[in-house]
Amino acid sequence: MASIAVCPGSFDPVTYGHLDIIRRGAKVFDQVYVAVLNNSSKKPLFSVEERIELLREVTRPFPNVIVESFHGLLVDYARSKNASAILRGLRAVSDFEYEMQITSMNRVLDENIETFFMMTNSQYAFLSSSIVKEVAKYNGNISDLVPPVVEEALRKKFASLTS
Ligand SMILES: O=C(O)c1ccc2[nH]nc(Br)c2c1
Repeated sequence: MASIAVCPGSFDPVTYGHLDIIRRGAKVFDQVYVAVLNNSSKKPLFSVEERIELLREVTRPFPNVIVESFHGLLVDYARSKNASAILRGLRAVSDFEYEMQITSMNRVLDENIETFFMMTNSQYAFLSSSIVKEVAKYNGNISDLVPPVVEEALRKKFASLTS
């Protein structure tokens, strides 16, 4: 039976940290659905469509990765994909409390879906979409933090917001 995982997030935008988790997850699971959250309360910098387009571009080398958006409960989306696993990255101890809360809630909602955590590569332990946006906003060097296509999209986005 195929092992299917869902890797959820806002990916606003995708970073090398996210891509590291997705790449490694795609080696473990037969199929990985990268699920872009569409019910985030925060106002995103990129639209869902823009985030999906960037994710599809950077995950092109991984044939068993599918990028989609979802709204509502993650476990409902995972069940609809016949996924038995949720895949998350853990960057540092500071991630643990939030992830434990979400995982406990998801287990209550559907005990048949397990959450698997991967320690992020240490070079990305500090990395988040928020910090990348903050650095890009002030024209800082983000070439080691995001793929070139994402760097270009950030430059264009901030140029359009300031023009
Ligand atoms: O970019 C973020 O906000 C963010 C959050 C939580 C995260 N866990 N693992 C990774 Br990679 C990661 C990235």
